Amino acid sequence: MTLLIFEYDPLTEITRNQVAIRNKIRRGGDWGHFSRTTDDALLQVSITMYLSMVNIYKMNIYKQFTFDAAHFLPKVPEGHKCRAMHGHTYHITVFVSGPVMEDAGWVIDFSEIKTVCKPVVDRLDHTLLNEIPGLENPTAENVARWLWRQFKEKIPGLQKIELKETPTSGVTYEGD
Ligand SMILES: Nc1nc2c(c(=O)[nH]1)N=C([C@H](O)[C@H](O)COP(=O)(O)OP(=O)(O)OP(=O)(O)O)CN2
Repeated sequence: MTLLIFEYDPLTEITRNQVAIRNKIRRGGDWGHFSRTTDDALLQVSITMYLSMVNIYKMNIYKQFTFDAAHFLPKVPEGHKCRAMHGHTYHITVFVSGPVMEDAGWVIDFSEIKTVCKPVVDRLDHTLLNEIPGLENPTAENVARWLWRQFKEKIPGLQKIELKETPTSGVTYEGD
């Protein structure tokens, strides 16, 4: 039952219905092609009640990691500052999305995320990233994709990775 519900994605559907209903109310009159609005509203109410009864609202949780590494960008033009080797303290945020399991009261144990991610992050810590297979051109984008590929199979519900190279520069990635 739960699986069916998430294939249908009722939360998205509810939002869509709410927007349609709100737009309709704003416009006033002419219900025209919103002849199904009453059905939609009833559907919305019943899905909301069902979800609150079985407590399976989706939530997004996250776990953060940091590592320090050196890198240089071999493909930038001569004279670009990032052609020279330099270092960053990288900040990674791993987002996981899913229903809150009724018994446990959580989406997934934070420590399960850590069990998967920490060894991968440790492989990068205090290295020259360019020497890691797959990271020969370690832009933030390529590091984020590399991390995604390490985590994807092992973290059900992996939703997004954020990787910050500096306090002002970073990337978010939601998979291929
Ligand atoms: N799209 C990308 N652009 C740049 C990358 C990257 O990975 N992807 N990387 C760099 C450099 O590694 C650089 O160290 C970080 O860039 P930048 O934001 O310019 O760093 P600053 O410390 O100079 O930032 P300020 O906060 O603006 O001082 C370059 N570009």
